[in-house]
Amino acid sequence: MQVNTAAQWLGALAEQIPAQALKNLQIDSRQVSEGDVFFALPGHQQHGNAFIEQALAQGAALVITDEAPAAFVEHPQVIVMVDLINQLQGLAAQFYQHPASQMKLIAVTGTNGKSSTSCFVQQLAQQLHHNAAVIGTLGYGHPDKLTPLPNTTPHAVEIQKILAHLLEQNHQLVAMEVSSHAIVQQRIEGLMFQVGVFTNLSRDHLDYHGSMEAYGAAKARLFTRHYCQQAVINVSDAFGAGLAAQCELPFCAIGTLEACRPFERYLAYSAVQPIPGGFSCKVHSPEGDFELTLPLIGLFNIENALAAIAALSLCGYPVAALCQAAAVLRAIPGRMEQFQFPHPLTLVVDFAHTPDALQLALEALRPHCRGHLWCVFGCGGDRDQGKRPLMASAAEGYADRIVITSDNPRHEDANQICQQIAAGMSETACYQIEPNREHAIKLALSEAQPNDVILVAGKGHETYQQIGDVFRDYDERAFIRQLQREMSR
Ligand SMILES: CC(=O)N[C@H]1[C@@H](OP(=O)(O)OP(=O)(O)OC[C@H]2O[C@@H](n3ccc(=O)[nH]c3=O)[C@H](O)[C@@H]2O)O[C@H](CO)[C@@H](O)[C@@H]1O[C@H](C)C(=O)N[C@@H](C)C(=O)N[C@H](CCC(=O)O)C(=O)O
Ligand SMILES: Nc1ncnc2c1ncn2[C@@H]1O[C@H](COP(=O)(O)OP(=O)(O)OP(=O)(O)O)[C@@H](O)[C@H]1O
Ligand SMILES: N[C@H](CCC[C@H](N)C(=O)O)C(=O)O
Ligand SMILES: [Mg+2]
Repeated sequence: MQVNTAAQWLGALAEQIPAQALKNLQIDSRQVSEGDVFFALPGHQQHGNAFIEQALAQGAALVITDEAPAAFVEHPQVIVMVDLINQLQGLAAQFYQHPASQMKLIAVTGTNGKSSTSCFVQQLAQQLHHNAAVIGTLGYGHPDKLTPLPNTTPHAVEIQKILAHLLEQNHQLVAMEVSSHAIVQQRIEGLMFQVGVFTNLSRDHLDYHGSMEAYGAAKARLFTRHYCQQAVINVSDAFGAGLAAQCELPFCAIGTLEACRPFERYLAYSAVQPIPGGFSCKVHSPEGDFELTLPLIGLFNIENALAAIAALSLCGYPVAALCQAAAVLRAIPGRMEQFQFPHPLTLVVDFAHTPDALQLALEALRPHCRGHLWCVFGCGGDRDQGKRPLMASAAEGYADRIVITSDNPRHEDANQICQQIAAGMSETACYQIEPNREHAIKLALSEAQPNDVILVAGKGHETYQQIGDVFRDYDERAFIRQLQREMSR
C-alpha cells in the first residue's frame, strides 16, 4: 500500500491495526520486538529494506519504507510512504504524542564543548529546581543514570521516543547536543528549540563534510527560524562572530568583553583569576555585572558555563541566580578529570580529539604543572586523516613529552595511524610510539618524574575501544583507577 501524508498513514494504521496495539517505532531491525513499527530507511551503506524480513520475523506489526522491494509490494504489513525522510519526525512526533510541545528544548552545536555545555545547562536548571535531562555523547537522561546512545544526536525517530520517555519521567527541560552530521542527515527535522547554542568551530569531521566551509554551513543551518527561536553565540570564536553578524534570530552573544562589545545583548567575561581547582571572573551584561566562581579547570569551561547561563537566561531564568548556581558546577566524566598518583604525579583524562581541543587542554594544564607536561594521545580511525599531523603539532607545541598511541582504530591499522601522527612531528620533537593504549599510559607513568602532569587525551568517558568491528571493553578511567590502587600499595 502507498500513502503520501502522515494523516493517510494514521488512517492506514487505523484500518489495519488499532494504534494502541503498536508498541514502539524502530529504525533498526535488531531492536524490533512484537508489535513494533519498523522504518526501513536508506543509509550510507545499505537500505533498511534488506531487513524487512528479519523485522517481520521478530514480530513487527508494520513496516514503513520509501520504496518496497518487489517481494513486499503487495505485503499487507508493508506501507510505502512517499517522501518518507521528510515525514519521519512528524510521524514519530504524532505517534509519541508530541512530547517536545510540553518541554523546553535547548540545542547545543559546535566542534568542541557540546557535551560540557549541555551538561552545564542540565546542572544549572536542576539547581534552580527544574527537572532537566541531556541527550548527547554520554547518553540520555539524568546525568546520574544515563542510558547510552549509539550517536551523539540520535535519529529523528529515536529523538521523539527519547523525548517521550523523558517527559514520562517528568523532565521539563532537555539540553541536546546537535552534531553537524545530525543537521545534514535531518535527524532534527521538525524540532523547534527555544534556544540554539553555538560553542565554536575548528577542524573536525572533514572526512564527512569535505571542507571547513561545508562543515561550518551545516552548523550554521541550526541558527535559522526553521529550528530555533533564539540563539546563544560564542563571538570570541571567529566563525561565531560571522554567524552573529548574519543571524536572523534574536541572540545573546557570549565571549570576552572585547568580542561582545558590538552586540546589544551579551554575557561577557573579564578579569579571569585562577583559584584552587578553577577560576573566578566577572560577568558583564546590559542588566548589570555579576561574579562567577567556577570549580572547573580549562579556560574553555568559562565559555561553556557562560553559554549555558546565557541559554537558560533566554528561557527566563535570572542571570544572578544562574551565576550563583555555577559555583557548584561539576566536571563532566572524562573531561579534564584528574587522578593523583604518588611521587606526586597528576594524570588527567580528557576527551580532546581535535587539534584545537588538544592544544587548549595542554595549555590549560601548563599552569598546574611544575615538572614536565606529558601528552599521551592517538587519533580515531575512519575519521578525518588530516587531523593527525595537526594533533601532532599541537602536542609538540604544548607538551614536553609525547607518547603516540591508539585511539579507536576502527577499520584502520593502529600502527599506521601512529605513523601518520608521527609524520606531523618536527625532527626535534621528543616522542615515543606505543600503539597499545594501556602500555602507553603505563610507559608515561613509569617515566614521569615527581611534579609531572600527564594528559591522556581522546577517549574520555568511553568504555570501549573499537578495533575493526569489535568493541573491546576498555574503560580508561577504570583502568587508571586500578593503576592508582596498584601504585599506592
Ligand atoms: C555516517 C553516519 O552518520 N551513519 C549513521 C547512519 O548510518 P548508515 O546510513 O550507515 O546506516 P546503514 O548501516 O546504511 O543502515 C541503513 C538503515 O538500515 C538499518 N539497519 C542496519 C543494519 C541492521 O542490521 N538492521 C537495520 O535495520 C539502520 O538502522 C539504518 O536505518 O545512520 C545510523 C542510524 O541512525 C547511525 O547510527 C550512523 O551513525 C554512525 C554509527 C556514525 O558513526 N556516525 C558518526 C559519523 C556520527 O553521526 N557522529 C556524530 C557525532 C559527531 C560529533 O560529536 O561531533 C553523531 O551525532 O553521532
Ligand atoms: N568550549 C571549548 N572549546 C574548545 N575545546 C573545548 C571546549 N569545551 C571542551 N573542550 C575540549 O573538547 C573536549 C570535548 O569536550 P565535549 O565533550 O564537551 O565536546 P563535544 O563537542 O561534545 O565533543 P563530541 O563532538 O565528541 O561530542 C574536552 O575534553 C576538552 O578538551
Ligand atoms: N564524536 C567523535 C568522537 C571521537 C572520539 C575519539 N575517541 C575517536 O574515536 O576519534 C567522533 O565520532 O568522531
Ligand atoms: Mg559530545
